[in-house]
Amino acid sequence: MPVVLGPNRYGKAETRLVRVVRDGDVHHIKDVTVGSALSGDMEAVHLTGDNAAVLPTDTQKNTVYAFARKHGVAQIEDFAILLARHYVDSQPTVHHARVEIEEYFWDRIPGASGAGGGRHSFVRSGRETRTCVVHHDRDGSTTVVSGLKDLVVLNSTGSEFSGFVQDEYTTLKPTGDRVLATEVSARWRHLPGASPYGESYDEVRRCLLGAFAETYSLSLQQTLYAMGERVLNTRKEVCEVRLAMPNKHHFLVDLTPFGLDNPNEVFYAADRPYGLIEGSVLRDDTPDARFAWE
Ligand SMILES: O=c1[nH]c(=O)c2[nH]c(=O)[nH]c2[nH]1
Repeated sequence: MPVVLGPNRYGKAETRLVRVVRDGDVHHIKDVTVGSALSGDMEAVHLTGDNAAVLPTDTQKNTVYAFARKHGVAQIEDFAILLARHYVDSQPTVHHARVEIEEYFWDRIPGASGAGGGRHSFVRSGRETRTCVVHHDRDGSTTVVSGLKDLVVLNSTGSEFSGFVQDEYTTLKPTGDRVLATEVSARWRHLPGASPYGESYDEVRRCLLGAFAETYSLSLQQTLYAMGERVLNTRKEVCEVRLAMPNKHHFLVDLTPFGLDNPNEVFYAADRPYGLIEGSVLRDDTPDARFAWE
């Protein structure tokens, strides 16, 4: 039976990079993880072991560090675009590059006392992780998807869930006042052309949080749509938002065995299983995504 090579790519996953910018004695840090994946004329390496077309993954790792020194790391999307274009433009055998970056936030440890207070001492932030995936193709097109993950949010009221299907297996009681909590994973696709990625990130995050807090929720699905809709109505550079939101269930504990009432105050925060609500919200004239989400 004939066998052929299917889609393939190769690269260096999870290159850890910390870049320190020294602004006098005030330092700034950028803490990122970079992954690159290249594809193109890679038949020979798979079929015969001829490595002539292969830019080693070790070189890809080195390129990340060299580019961090030469160009700095400002917005992760811009750094990913720089890398992706470099691989395609410098290597005739590379037709397509995918670069993904995660960024972890650090807060300054405040206070002027001590050696590093306020200037070069940091504490890892409890904030979400910022993400991006950039594709660059030999046909010249670049796609940028920005995102965040691990953004944990909770509304202690303003959420109900009722009117759902009741079949012979349904035991869930309708509720008119519940805790709604989730860990938001959001990714948003930029329209072609450069965006102000830093401002865009801050504003999309603000939209997501604002819509979560301000939507009176009849379901997590409704909240998800409201969050995506708020982003698209606010940010012109974004054409599609994809959200994945686990329902972090908070179950009211029955305290009657102890002679106590429980007026929506004491909850068991279950970690599994959890409902997983996923969806995308997009402009009706959104251009074709091509490989953007791959
Ligand atoms: O917001 C919700 N959506 C659901 O689809 C669902 N299903 C469920 O058991 N609880 C909830 N909550």
